[in-house]
Amino acid sequence: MILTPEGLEALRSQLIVSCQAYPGEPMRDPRTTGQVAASAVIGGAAAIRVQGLSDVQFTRTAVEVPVIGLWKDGHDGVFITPTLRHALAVANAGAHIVAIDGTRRARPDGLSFKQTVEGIHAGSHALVMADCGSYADAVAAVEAGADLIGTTLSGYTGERPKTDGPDLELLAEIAGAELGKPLIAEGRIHTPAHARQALDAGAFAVVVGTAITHPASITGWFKGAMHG
Ligand SMILES: CC(=O)N[C@H](C=O)[C@@H](O)[C@H](O)[C@H](O)COP(=O)(O)O
Repeated sequence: MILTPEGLEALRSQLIVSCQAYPGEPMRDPRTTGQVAASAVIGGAAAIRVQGLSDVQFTRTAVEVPVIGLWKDGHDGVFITPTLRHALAVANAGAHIVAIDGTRRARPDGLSFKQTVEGIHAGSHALVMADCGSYADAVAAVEAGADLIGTTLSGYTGERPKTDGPDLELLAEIAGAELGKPLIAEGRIHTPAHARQALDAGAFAVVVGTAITHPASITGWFKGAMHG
């Protein structure tokens, strides 16, 4: 199945679940990721977001919904699918949508964001989701040809405060500008009420990760509430 920009319409107002385990964690196993993803789909997820080439491959066989793939390399600066090489590998692993760093920062391979998007479009059938950290990122990403805009990096690049829940102010600002591409709310959406608020702020769809698929964090939230 090739996902076209028109095909994205199926994701309108829908929930997308991000299934990620971090290096060294017990659930960091592509088979586990696929199982968690399939469970999320049973619960109503309309698409899945996963990290790493093996996780993309396994998840493609585990679910029939669109898969957003990324490749995290490092954890500072530009690390979400940082180069065209990473992006094409994610597309070749089977991702319908490749999520890449969508900030205005310099990329490790020296390509501009626009060149990266063009390279992905030329070298694969994948759509490109720009993981942005600010309004200026979103405007630049749309101008450069991104197919979807995410607020993934809000609070992580220094341009926006790290809000407790989702950055609703940024969502409303981007939505209000009517940039013409689907706006995906992502980052610190921790409750069903947050997801609803993100839609109300103008998001096209909502990605939830930690609050659904990261048991260690969720356990810590409960423990924190019980013991201050
Ligand atoms: C900043 C960064 O590295 N974000 C990553 C991007 O893929 C993931 O670690 C997040 O879990 C994902 O964005 C979903 O967000 P949340 O887990 O807050 O619902």
